Amino acid sequence: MNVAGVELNAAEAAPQLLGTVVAVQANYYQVRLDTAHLLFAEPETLEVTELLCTRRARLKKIGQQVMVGDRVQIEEPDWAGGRGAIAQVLTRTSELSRPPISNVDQILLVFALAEPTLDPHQLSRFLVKAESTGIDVVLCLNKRDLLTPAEQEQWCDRLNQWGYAPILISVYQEDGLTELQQRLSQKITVVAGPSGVGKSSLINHLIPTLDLRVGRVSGKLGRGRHTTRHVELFELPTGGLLADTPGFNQPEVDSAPEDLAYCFPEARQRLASANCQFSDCLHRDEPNCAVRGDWERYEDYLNSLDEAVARYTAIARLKDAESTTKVKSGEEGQVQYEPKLETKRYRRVSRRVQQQNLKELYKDMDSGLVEPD
Ligand SMILES: Nc1nc2c(ncn2[C@@H]2O[C@H](COP(=O)(O)OP(=O)(O)OP(=O)(O)O)[C@@H](O)[C@H]2O)c(=O)[nH]1
Ligand SMILES: [Zn+2]
Repeated sequence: MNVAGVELNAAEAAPQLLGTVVAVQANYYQVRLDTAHLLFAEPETLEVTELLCTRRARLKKIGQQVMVGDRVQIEEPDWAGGRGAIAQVLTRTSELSRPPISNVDQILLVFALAEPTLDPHQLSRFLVKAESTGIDVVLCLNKRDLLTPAEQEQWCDRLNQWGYAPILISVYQEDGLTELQQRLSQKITVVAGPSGVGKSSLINHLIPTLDLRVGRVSGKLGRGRHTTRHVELFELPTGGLLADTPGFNQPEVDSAPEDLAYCFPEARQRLASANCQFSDCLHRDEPNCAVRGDWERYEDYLNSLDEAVARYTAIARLKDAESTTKVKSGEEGQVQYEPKLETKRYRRVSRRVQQQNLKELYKDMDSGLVEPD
């Protein structure tokens, strides 16, 4: 987001104090300072790496939110007290909503080669979800100690066909971690992946001072770090920042149907070298489609497309229903609506899938995840 009407004061003689927001709590922002602040050369600044900051009233007035990952300019540092005030938020290069982090450079998707068994469909779903953010995806496969070299190679070949060059590691054997560390260096990375693949073990290894709990079985209530909404960036000893991801662990397709193909590198490649006959081709059974073809995940694409279409049809209906007052409250406060004909373009989705998606949508709306706009 741009900060309208606020210019960087580049002409001022004093060097600017810049940093990155690593945590937000109530109205306080923990800001990790760029090492450039050492140029201030005041002896008392040398020890200070972070400042606890408030947000300037001016920013509040213009509605400028501050989120984890934001690059900010700080004014009036109180070095002794470790305090400061955020005067400006620099333009964001990216913005994730769940988890809410800006300026993310890449998503590190962690899966295990075994224990739990690597399920290609689950992996595909996570990849599609990660790709749908538009942010670079780095795929890392842990527990290589459990597979023979031949089995490992098979997975690599298969995933190369998908358009990925996975980094194979074993946290146990400290294998492949140097390459991974290099990929994380100087970047903001969000870690995602299903339960039990070794994310905590990996993060503990990368940041030994952190001490996340390993192998903790989530209880019935699912309490633990994955249910908390707290988002924090941790500094890697090799430079760069890392965030674990509550809320990224049950991926649901939420791309628009027409964007979905771009979440598959195989389809992207095909679209880069040829065009479909119809510019709004959904790559199902349209004539002269450049994407449809003999690639392994094409079926996964079609399944995700059905879901995306169902979801978007449901949303369109809700909007229609609202605008034509077809929504009325049921006896126990449930929302009811009269089904309308599906839009022609998306007519292929089965009613069962649609109802399912609608239920989920209502659930999301109930929990405030979707704004009924
Ligand atoms: N064989 C093998 N096991 C590993 C490796 N890394 C982690 N594990 C084990 O895998 C299990 C799960 O590890 P965690 O680090 O808790 O996995 P997680 O992804 O953080 O799981 P959640 O906390 O449920 O999200 C533990 O029993 C680890 O000891 C590895 O490289 N090889
Ligand atoms: Zn097509």
